[in-house]
Amino acid sequence: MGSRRHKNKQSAPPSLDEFQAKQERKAKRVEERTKRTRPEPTDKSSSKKAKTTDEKHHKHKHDKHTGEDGEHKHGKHTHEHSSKKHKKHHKNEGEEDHEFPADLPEVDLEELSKAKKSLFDDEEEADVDEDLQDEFDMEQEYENDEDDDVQVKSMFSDDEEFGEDELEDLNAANMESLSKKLDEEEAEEAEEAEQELLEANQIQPRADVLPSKEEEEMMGDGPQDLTSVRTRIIEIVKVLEDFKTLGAEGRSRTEYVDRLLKDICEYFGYTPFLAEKLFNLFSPSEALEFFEANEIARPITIRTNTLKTRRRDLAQSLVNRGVNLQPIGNWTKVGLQIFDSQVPIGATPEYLAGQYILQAASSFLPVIALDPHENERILDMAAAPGGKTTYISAMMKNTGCVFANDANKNRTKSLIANIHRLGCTNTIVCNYDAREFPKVIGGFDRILLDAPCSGTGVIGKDQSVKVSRTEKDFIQIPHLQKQLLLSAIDSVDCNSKHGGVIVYSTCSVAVEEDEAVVDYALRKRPNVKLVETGLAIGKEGFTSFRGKTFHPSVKLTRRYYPHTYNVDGFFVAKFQKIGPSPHDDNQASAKEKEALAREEAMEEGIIHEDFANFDNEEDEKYISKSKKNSLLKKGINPKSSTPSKK
Ligand SMILES: C[S@@+](CC[C@H](N)C(=O)[O-])C[C@H]1O[C@@H](n2cnc3c(N)ncnc32)[C@H](O)[C@@H]1O
Repeated sequence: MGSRRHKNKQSAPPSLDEFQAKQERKAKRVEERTKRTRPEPTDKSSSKKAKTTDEKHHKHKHDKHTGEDGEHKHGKHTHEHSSKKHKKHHKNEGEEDHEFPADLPEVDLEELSKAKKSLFDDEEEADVDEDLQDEFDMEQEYENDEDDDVQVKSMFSDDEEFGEDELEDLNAANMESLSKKLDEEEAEEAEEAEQELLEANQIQPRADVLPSKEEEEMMGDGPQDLTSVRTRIIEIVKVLEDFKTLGAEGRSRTEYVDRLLKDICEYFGYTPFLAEKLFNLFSPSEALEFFEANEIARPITIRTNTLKTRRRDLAQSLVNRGVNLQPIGNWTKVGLQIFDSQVPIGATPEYLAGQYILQAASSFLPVIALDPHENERILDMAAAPGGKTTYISAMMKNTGCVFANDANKNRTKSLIANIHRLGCTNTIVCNYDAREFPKVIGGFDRILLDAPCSGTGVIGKDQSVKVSRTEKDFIQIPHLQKQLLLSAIDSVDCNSKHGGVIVYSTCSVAVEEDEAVVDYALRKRPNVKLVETGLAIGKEGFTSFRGKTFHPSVKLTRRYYPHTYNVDGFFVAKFQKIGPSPHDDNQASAKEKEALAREEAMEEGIIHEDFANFDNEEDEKYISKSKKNSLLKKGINPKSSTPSKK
């Protein structure tokens, strides 16, 4: 999808640890720069001077952006353009630091993953887990001249119990070339930082970055020059970060925000609705980092299946096949990040033997929070295609029982396939609308609800989210999520010896699907409380958001963003059931629950009469297609309605 995925040799993306260390170093530099270069409130003469220097800077940027042939790249599809832009002006890492005024937010996430060549050709991709296959089209230039065996031994200790320092050492020892590369990058960065400081001392920000009325009118006529759009985005962000000092006289903050949102839509390809929704989650500069991070797929990661092998042994086998890898970070003992591979990662003998699963790093998090124990009875309410189910099963060492449920029968096929391949023998697959629980069965020790969601956390892997999500989705999806979460709570045994735990997760960053759902459950079920997730990484959940206040304990939930942890956007909440409730015996069916929830939501004004009304005409198309298919399957010719001859 998009030119980001074009094959393009680039250097290796950093691991989470390297990424975070780098982010910290940069944050420090920015802080120092801000201290040194914060401009005095602009008087007329200074703003004029600022304009002149900034124009110079613009020219510098312009020249770079136009590329060697000096041509602008015009066009409608912004994603493609942004990708082109990435390739053009990032010949080496950190180059963009010179591109923007020095005290701008540092948007350098592309240096993380860079554009990569597919590890899989199209056919091979078909074999990869259904919901993960998009992720694995990368290539990194990563040299390893060390002996493979030595390298793996140095990476993995016998018992895999890494201390923080040890892991750092191990990572450093991983590949000599990587550390050499990082040293070089660091030196380069230091040089850039110097350069930035020099520039920061020369370049004063320009206050009047908004287009005039005439310019606005002209802009409406056709596609814009994306280089200028990008420049303006950065300048507006800069103004918004220090509006008092940098806002032009007579211009309101709203005018800047409105223009910025339009530019974000133009440049990154979001609908205005979604751009605003996502923008509101962050400060302007962080929002820009988030949008930038969504232009890049996250690194390829795999999870060792400890039912079949140890991470060290798996790593050794893969290295022997020409795979460059290293541990993901010190928060997981089973994850490996793949930098480069001479073989398709989704079709190695180790893969086929079930020694690992291709799984996004963020997907490990809810299972770690769930903390399954041996011999427990656990329900994975929305399980397909089974990345988390199989992890739960492995953590339980194939003891106890995991109920892997999914409402979509078709998706249970990939769930079953993964369960078989990974050798999970303690698992039962079922196909219910999860709102049927606990009517189907209750009294679980732990429940994972990895809820269906809008996918705003995984835009890097599914760019269609940028344009497909509407306001209605952020009403309908939470409506279902709330019912599912109440069913999960009602299906857990509060007297479970070690458990009584419910973990709720989504791959969405929208507050409506995350904190608001959790807060709703806390209000409806006073017999649960939020507890620490036990996760080593993650940002606190919001306790208030745009006028809405949530229970203070909601800050125990954890948020993940692509720009902060280089993982998919994700949300994790962990509940402890502290007492029984009448709901535990809830024998209501999914339909009855839906009717009740609908009534309640209508009373509260959340939904209206037209909520989830189906378009009969459109439905008709699908119904008749499905009837035809069913007749064909039975050997009946749908046209003649008579059995066809075999
Ligand atoms: C985010 S995916 C789950 C991913 C899975 N946990 C994994 O790690 O591989 C959400 C799943 O919820 C399922 N789903 C949607 N509505 C459901 C419902 N009412 N009851 C149960 N499952 C549902 C979808 O079919 C989809 O497979």
